Amino acid sequence: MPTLTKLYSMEEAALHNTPDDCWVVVDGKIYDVTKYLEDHPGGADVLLEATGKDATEEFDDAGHSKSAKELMQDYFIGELDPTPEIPEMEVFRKEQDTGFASKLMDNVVQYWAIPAAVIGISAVVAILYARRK
Ligand code: HEM
Repeated sequence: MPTLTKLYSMEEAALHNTPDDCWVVVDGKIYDVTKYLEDHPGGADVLLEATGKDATEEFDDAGHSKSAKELMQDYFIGELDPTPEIPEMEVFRKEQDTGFASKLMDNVVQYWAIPAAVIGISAVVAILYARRK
């Protein structure tokens, strides 16, 4: 039967960084070592300091035995989410020019451009017509 592995982001794993709630990340896997803190031969402090980051290097440097690696499986709770975080989209709003001059220009263009053009064209036609007579 397929097993479902829970995925967590590093940000989420990093929130568990206290003696009452301690997660460590080793080799892309997440371990809840809260109940193991006091029993850890390397000390609770070492585990607490290893929270919020990829502790693989420190773990390997400590030269953990085969039995230590087997024991780890008891504390496995999930894996690091490999999908990169999608940056939140920012909504850009074009700054509106609220200056008086530009407002005036907008109004002129909106309300006067067409009547002015009609009057201008009519005037030209009227002059041409009057000349022909
Ligand atoms: C679920 C996770 C872990 C388990 C089950 C575990 C288990 C153990 C065990 C059984 C030992 C005794 C030596 C051995 O048998 O290898 C040990 C020692 C040690 N561990 Fe861990 N460990 C874990 C995570 C870590 C992490 C994340 C670090 C470092 C960031 C670490 C650092 C150490 C150190 C420094 C020692 C002492 C080595 C020494 O004094 O020789 N351990 N650990």
